[in-house]
Amino acid sequence: MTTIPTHGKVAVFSAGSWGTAFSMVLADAGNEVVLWARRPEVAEAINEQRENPDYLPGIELPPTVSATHDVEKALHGADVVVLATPSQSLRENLTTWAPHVEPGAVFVSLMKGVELGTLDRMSEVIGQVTGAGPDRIAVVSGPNLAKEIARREPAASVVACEDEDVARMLQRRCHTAAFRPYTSVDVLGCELGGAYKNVVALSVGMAVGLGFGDNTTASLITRGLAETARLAMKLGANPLTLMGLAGLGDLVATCSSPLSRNRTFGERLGQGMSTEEIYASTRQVAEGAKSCSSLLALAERTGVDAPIAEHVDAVVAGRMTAQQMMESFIARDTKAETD
Ligand SMILES: NC(=O)c1ccc[n+]([C@@H]2O[C@H](COP(=O)([O-])OP(=O)(O)OC[C@H]3O[C@@H](n4cnc5c(N)ncnc54)[C@H](O)[C@@H]3O)[C@@H](O)[C@H]2O)c1
Ligand SMILES: O=P(O)(O)OC[C@H](O)CO
Repeated sequence: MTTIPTHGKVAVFSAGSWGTAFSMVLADAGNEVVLWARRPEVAEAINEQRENPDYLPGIELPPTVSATHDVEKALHGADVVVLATPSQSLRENLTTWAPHVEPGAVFVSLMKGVELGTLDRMSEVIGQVTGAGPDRIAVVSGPNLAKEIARREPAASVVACEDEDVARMLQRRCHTAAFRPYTSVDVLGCELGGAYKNVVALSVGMAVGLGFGDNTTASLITRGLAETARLAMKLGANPLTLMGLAGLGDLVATCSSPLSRNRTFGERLGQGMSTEEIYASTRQVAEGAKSCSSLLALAERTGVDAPIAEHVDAVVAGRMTAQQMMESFIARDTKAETD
């Protein structure tokens, strides 16, 4: 069995919004945190100004968070390696980082996407690249908008690992006065809940961008949860995971919050901007814009109906407008709610 002490050094890759905010959680919980930044100037700014001016300006970082651009330095002595890059770049990045990871270290994925092409979840990518078994791969997922977590607003989350003892140890490593993690052994359910809510948030954002109100958004959220559960359960997830923090909880937070990059991306599509125009206007990742395609392919491969992923993918790819998407949803063949 993998053993992790209650405190220690954690390496976090990388210094975007969530990597930085989760570093604060880890530091508040008593860990020494080294945050790896892709750009040396971001590492320098974090060490000198005690804040991440690019992603979390105005938020003071705890003294036990330091930053580096040096991969070996970040990983040296770290028994927990937290991964928070955009999902589509994880495989390439981790391939170069993996040789420097301490033997037996546990990987924690904070990412909410599914890889294009392979249709692999992030835990699967980690296992393939590093050779780590399921007892060394965990995910943290829940209603955790980075800015609110960084402001230490109270929130809960799920720490999932197939090895429950490891989930419990990681739970202790990130439990703070403001952040309450629950354990789970349903890694697949948490990951699919986290990735799918981004696609649903895109559809909700489109509705908002078109000027529609709460009936429309509530309908999309509810049918989005049904669609997520249909796929996740067919692939073996526990239905209760989808009703929990990593399912319904995250869906509600992301679809309701103007802080959500996915909802905002959808809103801009609803206002008539193209995907290319939106990409050109922001540096931050909206995972659903890529994962709509991989989740749709996963649903097709699994034989599950996924109308929201299908329509969102069509709008993101420019094959349909947001208005046409809404009309098409309503015009679809009628059926029983529980089908
Ligand atoms: N921001 C949130 O509130 C939040 C909360 C929970 C989960 N997540 C998930 O965490 C993951 C990271 O999101 P984020 O919000 O930190 O994104 P972000 O856009 O704020 O930051 C992304 C980070 O990855 C780096 N990066 C970008 N392209 C890269 C590449 N090709 N190779 C290596 N590094 C690269 C950037 O420099 C940056 O440090 C996503 O999967 C997201 O869904 C985000
Ligand atoms: O800003 P988003 O849309 O990537 O959502 C952030 C988190 O996943 C919310 O839990």
